[in-house]
Amino acid sequence: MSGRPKLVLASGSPRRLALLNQAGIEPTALRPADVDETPIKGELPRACANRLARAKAEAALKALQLDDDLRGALVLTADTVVAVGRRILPKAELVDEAAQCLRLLSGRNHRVYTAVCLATPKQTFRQRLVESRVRFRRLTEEDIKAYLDSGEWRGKAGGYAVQGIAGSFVVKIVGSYTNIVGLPLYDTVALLSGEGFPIRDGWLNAG
Ligand SMILES: Cc1cn([C@H]2C[C@H](O)[C@@H](COP(=O)(O)OP(=O)(O)OP(=O)(O)O)O2)c(=O)[nH]c1=O
Repeated sequence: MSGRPKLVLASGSPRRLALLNQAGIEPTALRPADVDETPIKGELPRACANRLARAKAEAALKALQLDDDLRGALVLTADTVVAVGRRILPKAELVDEAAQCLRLLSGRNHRVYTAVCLATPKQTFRQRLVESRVRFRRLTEEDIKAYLDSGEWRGKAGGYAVQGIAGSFVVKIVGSYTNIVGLPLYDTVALLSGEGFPIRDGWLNAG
């Protein structure tokens, strides 16, 4: 990989790695960033996503200063927030949180914001925020119970995974699908290309 800039994906999300790989991008290393992801009281969803993606990038860059092999690497982070209006839904860790999310999302529109941040060793930060709109069908109590039993909701923003069983809840998506899964690929590839990261032919003039 001589000449190609090193890239650290500062994420513990296997979905984000899989999406990067789908675009032919193999990070040099994975270094999940350890930040407090609690939204600030009254914070708007897009501000929360932007703030957390940046915080993850700053934490990852700081950690890399101690790593001789990766000190000069680009750092890529992302943060996904699911919201109904101004209300930010939690990243479900408890079954009751997931149940509350699903009942709130049932039969209505919601938005998914993913902020992507690309940081350089010179401490420059380039960021994009992408919004997707999603509409769920009405969920019966049976739907909700079955989904809670699946455990798929664990660790997911809004308590669901569109790439999994919850794909059957979706009646409409406006905007990027990969953005909902956790990484808006078009914008991520554009950010990387802007920093001179080599991109496989055809990926940049995708619509
Ligand atoms: C809405 C939605 C979210 N998600 C996932 C994407 C993210 O992994 C997670 C949102 O939480 P994030 O805090 O954005 O990401 P993370 O904690 O999983 O990983 P890291 O912070 O280390 O990068 O929810 C799905 O997998 N499918 C979906 O449909």
